[in-house]
Amino acid sequence: MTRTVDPSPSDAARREPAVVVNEIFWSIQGESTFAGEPCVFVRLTGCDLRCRWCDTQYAFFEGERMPLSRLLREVERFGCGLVELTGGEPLLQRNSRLLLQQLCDAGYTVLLETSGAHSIDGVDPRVHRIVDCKCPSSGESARNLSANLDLLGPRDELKFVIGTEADYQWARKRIDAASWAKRVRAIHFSPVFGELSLETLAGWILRDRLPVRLGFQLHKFIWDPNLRGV
Ligand SMILES: C[S@@+](CC[C@H](N)C(=O)[O-])C[C@H]1O[C@@H](n2cnc3c(N)ncnc32)[C@H](O)[C@@H]1O
Ligand SMILES: Nc1nc2[nH]cc(C(=O)O)c2c(=O)[nH]1
Ligand code: SF4
Ligand SMILES: [Mg+2]
Repeated sequence: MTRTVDPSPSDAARREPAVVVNEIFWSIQGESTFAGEPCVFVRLTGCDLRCRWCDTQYAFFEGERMPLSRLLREVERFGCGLVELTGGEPLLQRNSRLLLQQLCDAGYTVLLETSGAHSIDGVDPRVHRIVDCKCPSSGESARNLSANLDLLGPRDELKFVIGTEADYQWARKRIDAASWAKRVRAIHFSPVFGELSLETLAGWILRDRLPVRLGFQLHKFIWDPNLRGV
């Protein structure tokens, strides 16, 4: 006689696709063209880059495994139509693409914030992909995947976080070289918080008549910039 064994609930839960989550919180979107809008943030654990100025180093290791079904329920509790998947580096996790797809299927406007070091290919086309092109002073510019830039489209945003004038000139060359301004929803030049002033970066952008947006981290002007979960 063949015996079948029903998996216990915990076995079933273990087999369910899951991600490792650092935090889920509800805040005002502080970056991108969606800045100012209420937004649910899902921050995944782990990153393979070490940007010198990273403000989210607490997400490198701390986190809890969460099945996607539970994560979707947690997001739903906020009753908000805008969700951002960030990290850490969300694309490092095997199930992040599935999560993005499920969030889109559930009807959310979905943003993905990614370092640009991992292919954005295969991300659900309904997602707004915000790709951060790492400038030299981050210490991680060797990790930029140039193939990603060719995949950007009209719902996507390209971002340069600028710490020095050399970074600015480097980023400027990159946007001069390609006609990205016409291809993407926005190109952001944002200062490294606390290192370069908005006024200085604004002055350079105006001086050179660059067709970019001055970006900044709105949440750090609303709340204490060292707080987590805002
Ligand atoms: C913490 S990262 C997580 C997503 C992904 N790893 C990335 O780098 O895009 C989210 C965004 O915060 C930006 N960021 C982190 N630290 C910053 C700082 N000190 N000043 C300005 N932007 C910062 C990053 O450049 C990135 O665009
Ligand atoms: N309020 C708020 N807006 C954000 N936009 C992108 C963020 C991120 O860390 O990826 C972020 C964040 O950490 N907080
Ligand atoms: S890629 Fe993003 S999370 Fe990783 S170190 Fe850089 S800013 Fe931080
Ligand atoms: Mg942040």
